[in-house]
Amino acid sequence: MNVAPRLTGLVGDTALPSLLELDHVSISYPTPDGILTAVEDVSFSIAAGERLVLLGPSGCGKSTLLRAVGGFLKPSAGEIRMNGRRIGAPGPDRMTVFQEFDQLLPWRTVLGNVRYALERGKSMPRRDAEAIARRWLERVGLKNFVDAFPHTLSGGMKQRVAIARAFALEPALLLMDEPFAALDALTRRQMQDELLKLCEETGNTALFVTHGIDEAIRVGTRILALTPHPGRLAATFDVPPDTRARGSSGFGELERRIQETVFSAPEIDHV
Ligand SMILES: Nc1ncnc2c1ncn2[C@@H]1O[C@H](COP(=O)(O)OP(=O)(O)OP(=O)(O)O)[C@@H](O)[C@H]1O
Repeated sequence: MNVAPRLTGLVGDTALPSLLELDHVSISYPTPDGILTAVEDVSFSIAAGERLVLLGPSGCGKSTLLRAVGGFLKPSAGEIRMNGRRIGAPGPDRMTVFQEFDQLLPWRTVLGNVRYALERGKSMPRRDAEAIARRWLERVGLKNFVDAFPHTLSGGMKQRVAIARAFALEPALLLMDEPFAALDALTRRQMQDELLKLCEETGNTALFVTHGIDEAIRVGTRILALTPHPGRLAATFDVPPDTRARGSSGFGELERRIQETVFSAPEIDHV
């Protein structure tokens, strides 16, 4: 367990240059009762090819951090950098998959949703965008549903479209905000395995938010545990690849250490 934050991503024993760096980031919201500090003094980095998981109890600021990395929120202190440059706004180098099933455009077909993202995000001609969209939809098992509209799909299928859309844009960083939380356990497990396979095949870098320890170990190469209210870094854990290969029955020791950290983290009052 490493308690100190690191500004150089480490994969195994090899120091790699960081793709994303959070440098003493705090994020606050104005509320009718005053300023609410959601995240306080968080520093970490992600190296290319890593899948970093932010793990912590509900309300600890995981989504807030993800939104700030997405460029939708500005830190009240500290800095977020991609490839050494400060993040100021959303960009096609960061694509987010959200938990909500309504993240697709309801008036466009499955194919239209992915194609449109490529046309807009990458200024791609329609024919090229359509070819890439079809390829990704086939890859996530939706070849026979390209002409369907989102409201006719199951929750899992909608998330597959959102995942296909995100991967199709080839962002430098994939942001995943509990994308499987609203799915039944069986579908969630299947989708975790599919996501893992896609990430490993493409070498994509991902920042994944969850409050499930089992999910964190399954999808992540490294886990950052946050304290409750306001979110601060409690500890980081490397997930050895053989842990995943053993399946959830083999998560024992790591799961126990994470559980101890997450549940023994002190409750800190809002500032
Ligand atoms: N727009 C907002 N305005 C005011 N407070 C907010 C806003 N969004 C989030 N918060 C507060 O910031 C804190 C962190 O919220 P956030 O959604 O980031 O937590 P989380 O760890 O992602 O929770 P969950 O796992 O339940 O999604 C919470 O106390 C929440 O009430």
